[in-house]
Amino acid sequence: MLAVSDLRKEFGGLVAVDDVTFEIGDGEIVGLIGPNGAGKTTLFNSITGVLTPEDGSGVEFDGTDIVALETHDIARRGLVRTFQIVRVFDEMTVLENVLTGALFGTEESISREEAEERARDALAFIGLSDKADLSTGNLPIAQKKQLELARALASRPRLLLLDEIASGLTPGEIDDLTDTIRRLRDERDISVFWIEHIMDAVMSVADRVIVLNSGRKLAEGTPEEIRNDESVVEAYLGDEA
Ligand SMILES: Nc1ncnc2c1ncn2[C@@H]1O[C@H](COP(=O)(O)OP(=O)(O)OP(=O)(O)O)[C@@H](O)[C@H]1O
Repeated sequence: MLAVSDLRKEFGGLVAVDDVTFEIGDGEIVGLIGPNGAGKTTLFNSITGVLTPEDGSGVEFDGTDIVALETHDIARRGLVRTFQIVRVFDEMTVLENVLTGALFGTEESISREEAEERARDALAFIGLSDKADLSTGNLPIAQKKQLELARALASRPRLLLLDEIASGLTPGEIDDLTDTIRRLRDERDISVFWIEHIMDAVMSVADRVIVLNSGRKLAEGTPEEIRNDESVVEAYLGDEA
């Protein structure tokens, strides 16, 4: 589904992402972890058209080269992301926020009725139906994060990129979130690529985990393999030192 090859992004002299290669298959949940400054967000931004990677970088989605495409075009093809700092429209209601995903996130042009049906379906799936008419600005952070997921879902993604969606949540809220992520894959056939600092959250649900360190792919494997990988343990200890 997603094939990233030799992806490289430099900022002046700093190599933020250093020739990273990996794939994400249909129906996979893949975690992306690494110490602060490892290049995780830069990698997301380079995949989703927010940043332009260096020449020679390859990003294919469903066999199409998407390196030169704009973010909205990439999203319409089914590759949709959430942000580290939630980006919902506070002055709109919850339903109106999700409608923006339904109306502008898909390649097909759909009627207002169809968009509302998709928006309500997404709210129900995420468990926010009873908040549909509330003003978004008053929602607590956990519900704003759910709202971002609902909006992404309403745009009918095939691959969802989540950027630290568990941060700031209580353990109970994290359990609900991981459950939702699993259901997105199992019931909606959506693949997930998830940056997360809260290790237990991502490890509990990921099929595979990729570890970045100083821009390079340090390790890749099952959660079990990653937990036992000495180079990974060292990278994290180094980060704390
Ligand atoms: N726009 C930018 N201009 C210059 N340097 C940048 C820019 N964005 C990121 N960097 C640098 O690139 C490196 C990778 O940063 P990035 O934010 O991708 O890491 P990260 O793994 O997402 O970190 P964190 O876990 O703290 O969010 C860091 O050294 C950072 O300072």
